[in-house]
Amino acid sequence: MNTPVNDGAAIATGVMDPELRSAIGRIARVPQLLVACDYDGTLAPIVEDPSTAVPLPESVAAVRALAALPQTTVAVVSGRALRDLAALSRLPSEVHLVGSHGSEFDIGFVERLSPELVAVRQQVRNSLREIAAKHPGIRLERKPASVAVHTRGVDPQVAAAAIEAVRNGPATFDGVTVTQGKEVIELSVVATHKGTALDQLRTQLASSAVLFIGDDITDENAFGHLHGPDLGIKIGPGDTKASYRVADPLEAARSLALLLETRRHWLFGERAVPIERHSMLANGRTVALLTPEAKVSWLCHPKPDSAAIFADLVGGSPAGHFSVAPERGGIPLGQRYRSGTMTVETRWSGLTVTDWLDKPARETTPDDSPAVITGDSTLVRVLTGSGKAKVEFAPRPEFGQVAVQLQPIGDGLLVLGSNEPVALYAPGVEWEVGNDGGYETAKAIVDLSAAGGQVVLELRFGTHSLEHHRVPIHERQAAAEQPWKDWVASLRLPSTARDLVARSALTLRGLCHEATGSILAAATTSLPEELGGVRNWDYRYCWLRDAALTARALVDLGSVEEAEALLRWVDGCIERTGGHPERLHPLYTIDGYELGAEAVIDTLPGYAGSRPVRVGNLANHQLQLDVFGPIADLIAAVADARGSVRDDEWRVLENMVEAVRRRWHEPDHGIWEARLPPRHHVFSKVMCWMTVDRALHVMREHGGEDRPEWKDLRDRIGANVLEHGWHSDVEAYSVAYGDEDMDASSLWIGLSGLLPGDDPRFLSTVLRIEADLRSGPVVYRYHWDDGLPGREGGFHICTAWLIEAYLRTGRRTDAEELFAQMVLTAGPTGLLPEQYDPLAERGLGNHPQAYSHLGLIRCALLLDNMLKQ
Ligand SMILES: O=P(O)(O)OC[C@H]1O[C@H](O[C@H]2O[C@H](CO)[C@@H](O)[C@H](O)[C@H]2O)[C@H](O)[C@@H](O)[C@@H]1O
Repeated sequence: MNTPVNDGAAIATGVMDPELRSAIGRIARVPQLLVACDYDGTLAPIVEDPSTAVPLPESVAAVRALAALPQTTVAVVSGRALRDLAALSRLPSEVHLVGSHGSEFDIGFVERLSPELVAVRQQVRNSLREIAAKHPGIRLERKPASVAVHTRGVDPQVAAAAIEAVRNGPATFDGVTVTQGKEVIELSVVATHKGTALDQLRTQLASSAVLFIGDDITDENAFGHLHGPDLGIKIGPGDTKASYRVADPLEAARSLALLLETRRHWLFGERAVPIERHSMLANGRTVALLTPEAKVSWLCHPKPDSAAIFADLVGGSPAGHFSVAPERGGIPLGQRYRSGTMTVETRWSGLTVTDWLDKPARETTPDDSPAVITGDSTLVRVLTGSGKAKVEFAPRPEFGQVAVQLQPIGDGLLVLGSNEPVALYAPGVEWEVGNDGGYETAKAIVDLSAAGGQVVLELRFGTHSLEHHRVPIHERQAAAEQPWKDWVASLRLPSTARDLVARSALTLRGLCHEATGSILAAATTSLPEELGGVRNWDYRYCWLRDAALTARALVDLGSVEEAEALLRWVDGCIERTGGHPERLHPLYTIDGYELGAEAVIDTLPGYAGSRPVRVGNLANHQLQLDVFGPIADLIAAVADARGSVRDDEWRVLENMVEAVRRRWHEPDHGIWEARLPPRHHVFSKVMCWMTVDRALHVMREHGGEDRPEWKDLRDRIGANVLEHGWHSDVEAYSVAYGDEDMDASSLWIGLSGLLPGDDPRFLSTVLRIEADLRSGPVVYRYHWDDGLPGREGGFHICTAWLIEAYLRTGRRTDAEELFAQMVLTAGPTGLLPEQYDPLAERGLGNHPQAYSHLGLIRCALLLDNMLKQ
């Protein structure tokens, strides 16, 4: 997408060409970047005596810093002999030096010249010495495979005569290649050029794109080999194949500095908003995240497990966002959910932004009049107040991997370039659309006083309709909020942390996908478990375990409809196994199908530079035998709450027991999905026991036929795990049979009811886990080597398990204290990501995470004695 340059007769200095600026911005964001620079006339200004050409300090600083960045390689490709280049440039070893116009990649080059070539080189040297002796001022520069004849500073007539003698003499020798440079002619016995050198580097380094800067005729070979996302910058005047031009080496240094700054930000993240400070919008169809400054930084379309249209959260502003802020700037006074709803208000003095995700119009129109079709979902943003607001709309469909146009039309903008139609309806707003290399952004200043105190922006998904919505906005807001309010009002909330429990319940409900019954494990992908680390996973799917635990928490609060919908969805998944429930995968797409391959979106730098950003999840192919337990437990809870069992629930329950019967004795990958060989995990075995135990409960309490073989199966599994899961050295139930490492999930030996609260083995396990894995307000999952680099934060759900274990073992004060600490880690609007780093005191991992919220709900209910322990 480079644009051709004019012949640079007049090159303005100082202000950088905006086209070049955005081209640098684009290339700064490629996964593997090769920065290649010429030396003389580029890093080092041209001087009369070649032996005194030293690089500009600004260039050295930029080149050194770029070379130190990850995923970035810097090379200097020069016509000089490699030895001279190293001596003059004094660049560190991280910078690759290539000499002799691309012939000399290393010092051993001279020894590799054949005797024939050495002979030709000698002939050339002899002949040139004679010519130089006859032409005063001519300087010869000897190189391993060539000789450069310099004419700079020489009387023009003498120079011309010397060049003629060279061209008619040694330049005609067999095997000699002639290269013309700036007041230099070079005779070489090796025919290569900078273009082929660049190709070689590109291949060796698997570069995604190359930036090349040069000034000389010889650099045109390099420019000629650039293609695709590459970028060529020519220094100074003259014909060129490069797409951009700067005036001199100092401007080249400025370009390198800009590249450095942009890439550094891209790689390490620009001022990342703490994860837990994000609020979630939801409408039962999709979810979105909002920063505390009312920037929509995450939204996937058309489903929450589809590609993102706004991925600022893991890619910075180039990955797409929708921002509203006062024109004068400033930090918001605050952000809050409207009570009992999923509507978020962000307030500044003179400006309030009210955000919610609306359902299609036909569902929200109160009467039977035909409604305007507004597609799948609408993100509604209502700006109220008296001041001026600046709005920036930068949709980037497909995680920013496709170009996007914004077409102003009628009362809004059409988003062109995405698979699905998207339109921004914004009557009265005058947009200025700018283009950054194929990616358009619309900006507007909205004067709220002039607009009567309110402006409504509607981002409509699944439609290009820009028709006016007939239902007044306040009615639509009320219609969107009422179902949430009614639902919360129907819950049995504890007095302990009542508001936070209500928010947690709403969050879990927001993670439910109404059309299918599936439940997301979290709203995001790749929020890191370690800042800057690689433990970044995609949680936008439905895990059988997480979803069942989520639905169970809602049943405990008095809402069974989510569990009923989920169990129907599970029934569908089982049906698709063709009679093999033991082959159920740990997770599925929202629609209940297998995930595609796990992949990395390497154009996204990740949250705070935490790469890779992944989509899909390899855990999909693991064997996790614990998943049947939470489902059976959920059926038992639903049956108890409702007093009956539906046919599909019996079917699911029978299948869960059958799956356990067929496979409980096998090793598996376990709850934490470590990418390691299978083990006999204590948690998995306990969950297999729990599956059959809960099935027996349902049978006993809700009129099922007697199944003595189930009782036998349960007792066999129980005896097995009680015997083999115990590790006598550590005096606790450990992570896996025969393994002495501790794991918080082993608390379930007691939490499941397999061991009573006063059993010494459970008491001892709790003490051991507390000693090994608790750190202040959090409990880590484990400290065993899971084969991945880096570390992670404490897991909120593990903290919740320890709180429950404290309660079961009679340590109520400890439970209350740890719960109080856990509550304090929530973000300002009450949301919790997966983890918490007790040292940095900040949240980590995907957000909001169902596990964390369901753990908080369960603990609050237990502390209020509203649940059986
Ligand atoms: O590819 P480069 O790194 O640009 O090297 C090309 C030639 O550069 C040197 O000569 C040029 O720079 C000298 C110092 O400023 C100047 O005096 C001369 O007129 C220029 O042609 C170097 O001496 C040559 O060996 C390189 O081939």
